[in-house]
Amino acid sequence: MSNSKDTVQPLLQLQHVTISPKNTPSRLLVNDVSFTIEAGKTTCVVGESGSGKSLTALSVMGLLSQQLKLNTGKVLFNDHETGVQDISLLSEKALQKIRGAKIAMIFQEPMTSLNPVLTIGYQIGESLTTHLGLKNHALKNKVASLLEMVGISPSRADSYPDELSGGQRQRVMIAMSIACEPRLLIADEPTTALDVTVQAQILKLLDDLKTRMNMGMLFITHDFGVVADIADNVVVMFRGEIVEAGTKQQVLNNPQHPYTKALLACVPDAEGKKDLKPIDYAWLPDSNPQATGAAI
Ligand SMILES: Nc1ncnc2c1ncn2[C@@H]1O[C@H](COP(=O)(O)OP(=O)(O)OP(=O)(O)O)[C@@H](O)[C@H]1O
Repeated sequence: MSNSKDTVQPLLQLQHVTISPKNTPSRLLVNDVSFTIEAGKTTCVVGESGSGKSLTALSVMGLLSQQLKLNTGKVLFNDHETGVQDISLLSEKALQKIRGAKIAMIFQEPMTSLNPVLTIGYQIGESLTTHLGLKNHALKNKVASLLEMVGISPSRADSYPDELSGGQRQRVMIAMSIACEPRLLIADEPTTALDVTVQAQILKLLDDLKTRMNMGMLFITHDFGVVADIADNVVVMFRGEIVEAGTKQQVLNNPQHPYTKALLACVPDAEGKKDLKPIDYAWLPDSNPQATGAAI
């Protein structure tokens, strides 16, 4: 642990993170992954299905499933109060204090994360009570201001999730995630289930909040169109490894790796059409597309 100021140290540093099943440690689902996230900046982790994006994000939250293990590596989080610490070494109890309060996560499908029998106001308020001890009027006012911040009328606080549209539900999830003003927001394909117009609105909302709250954002996507919209930095993953990383400009305008070039060929054009030619895996030593289990 050190007391370095966060102006010097990045908000988050993943250093040589390796994840594998506990019963087969030699099967590296995430292999030697290192990257950093700065406060107020978005790092997009991009790659096809199964490339290890979600496992990487879950390892930051300390939420890997029981069967998996972070074998090696460090997850260095720069917290105002404690300085830089390796949060992969913390106990579950210590992690619970960080989750929601300092690092928050939003998922792809809000309906599976929201409780259908509790009002959205109650659900947004839960972490405010748990982490900040807010109650009564103070709680109600904070919930109302969070709803306003994400573009939902505070009069909807007593609505249940199934009374809202998909886009509104995702806005509720965002309100829940930013409630305690986390320093880092992890978003795992938060707009994939939404139509294009709503997707654009949600991306803009996240981007605005990131700037306003000076949050770092780890944004997982398989879509380079989304990367073009919101990334500052880009990490490209394939089969659990980083094949390319750089600023958005570097990666989008001058991709170096054949896999990045192939993914970029799948970006929709102005009319939303995609070039659906299959990815060319000729650069792989075994060059067998079946072996990747890949699907865009
Ligand atoms: N509990 C688990 N046990 C064994 N293997 C797992 C487990 N969870 C994930 N995996 C495997 O780890 C690899 C990476 O999974 P991960 O969910 O990180 O991929 P992803 O890039 O996020 O894909 P998607 O975009 O489809 O969510 C996949 O091959 C997946 O099958």
